[in-house]
Parts: sequence; structure tokens; C-alpha cells
Amino acid sequence: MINRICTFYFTGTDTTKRVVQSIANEVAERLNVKEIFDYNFTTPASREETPEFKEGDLVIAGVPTIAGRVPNLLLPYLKKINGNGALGVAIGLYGNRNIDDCLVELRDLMSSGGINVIAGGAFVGEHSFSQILAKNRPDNKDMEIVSEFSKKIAEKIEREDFSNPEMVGEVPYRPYYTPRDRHGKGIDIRKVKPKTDMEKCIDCKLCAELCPMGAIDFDDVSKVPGICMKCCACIKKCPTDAKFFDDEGYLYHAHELEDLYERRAEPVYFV
Ligand SMILES: Cc1cc2nc3c(=O)[nH]c(=O)nc-3n(C[C@H](O)[C@H](O)[C@H](O)COP(=O)(O)O)c2cc1C
Repeated sequence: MINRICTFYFTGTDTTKRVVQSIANEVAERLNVKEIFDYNFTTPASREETPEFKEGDLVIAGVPTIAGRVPNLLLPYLKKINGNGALGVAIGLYGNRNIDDCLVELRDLMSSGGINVIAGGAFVGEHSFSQILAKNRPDNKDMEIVSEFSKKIAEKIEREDFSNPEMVGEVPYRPYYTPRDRHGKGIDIRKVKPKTDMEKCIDCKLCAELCPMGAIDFDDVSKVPGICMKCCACIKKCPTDAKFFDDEGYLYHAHELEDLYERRAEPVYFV
């Protein structure tokens, strides 16, 4: 019996949020669950709380795929999950290249925290680095699959089938995906940070408020003293398009992804 559905997600550009919330809403409707609790752990302040769940919860957890894995900057937080026997669904969003081992890694983090993961899905979202790679996804076709998946989750719970399906990915997990330049040499984008066009910036502070790493200086938003995870929230959500990356390696990688992964990757789910 499910008493509460918890959406539990990290999202830079809202594709993960859309998929997770839709699943939660549809499963809640099908199972007649009245309480939906929105647990968005994107901001640093939200990650100061320990993620705590209880028996009778269904936790729909989602993260974007970063370098083929769960974002490593979130691992200390995700290792603190207190599932207390809740049921769970693991969701990985990826930008049309590959989910690699993100979904199985998220499933394992949830299981280690005491959540019984009864379903999982890999869905496609517009790539953080691009305005054209998987543009506007998840789209209507993706959302139909989200709906089909939600129906199967609800049916599985109604049958009281709490088994753990196999999911796409390898254990042990493969190393983080490394982009390469035209000579096959690794491109290291870890230290790359966004720049600000001060002619366009209106100093609204939205970028500093949104940054999941709290990396942008509130008093001077052109400064990024903290760690940037390249989620692109500040770039895609800037009302005046003032933020941008100009690092050569980063831009090369972004354009290469657009060229190599133009084909449409389809979502997959496991129930
Ligand atoms: C640093 C970084 C690395 C990424 N690595 C991958 C990847 O390995 N494979 C992939 O297909 N997409 C990758 N993506 C794209 C995101 O997983 C994808 O755009 C996702 O939909 C973003 O979710 P959000 O909108 O909830 O932030 C990466 C994005 C970022 C920021």
C-alpha cells in the first residue's frame, strides 16, 4: 500500500524534473494516492537535509547522466539516503549520446540506502551543452512512453510484485566518459567555467540563485569562484542570454556530440 509518492531529483535544465514529476502524477492518479511530496535536491541548501523516506513511500528518483554516470558531485549526498524500506523507481535522463552506467549506479545508490527499486527507466532530454542535440526532448513521443511506463509501475504495485528488474548498464561501472580531441587526446573540461557578456547581463542574480553548486558570486555574477558542473542552468535560463562558454575544448566536444549523435535515441524502461 502506497501512502505517499516522493519525487526526488536533481535537475539543471528541467528535463529530469519533467519526467520524474509526470511519472509521479500518473502513478498517484492510478493508485489513488493523494499525497505527492516534491523533493528537489538541485540547490546546495536543499542538500543540507538528509534524504529521509519511510515505508509506504514510493520514491521516484531521477538524475541527469554526467559522463555516463550519476553526477559524481552528488555522490556524498546520495550516499546519505535513508530509505527505511520505501519502494523506488530509478530514472536517468541522458542527452541522446548514451546512458552508459548512470541508471544502474542510481539504482544501487537507492538500494544501498534502503529503497527497494522495483522499476527503472532511461529517458532522453535535450543535451545540456546544446540547443540542437535532442532539441526540446522529452517530446510528446517520449511522454507517451513515460505514460506507458507509469501505467506498468502502478499495475506492478497493485499486483504486489516488488521484484527488482534487470536494467541497462554494467556493474562494475565503467570509468567516467572522457571526450577526445581530433588527435584522440582526452579533453578535460572539469575546470571550464561560464563567462558573462556584461553588455547583456542585467544583474538579475538568477544565475547565482539557480547554480546547483552555488559557484557564482552573488555580488559579481561574472565571477565563478566555485566548482562548475557544466549543467548549463545559468546559460539556458538566463533571461538575456548573457552567459556562455568559450573554452575551445568544451566547444569542440559540444559540436562533436551534435555531429556524432544526431540520430534519435529512444527511451527504455524496466518493470
Ligand atoms: C557535464 C555533463 C555531462 C553529460 N554527459 C552525458 C553523457 O555521458 N551522455 C549523455 O547522453 N548525456 C550527457 N549529458 C547530458 C544530460 O544528461 C542531459 O542533457 C539531461 O537531459 C540533463 O538533465 P536536466 O535537464 O535535468 O539537467 C551531460 C550533461 C552534462 C552537463
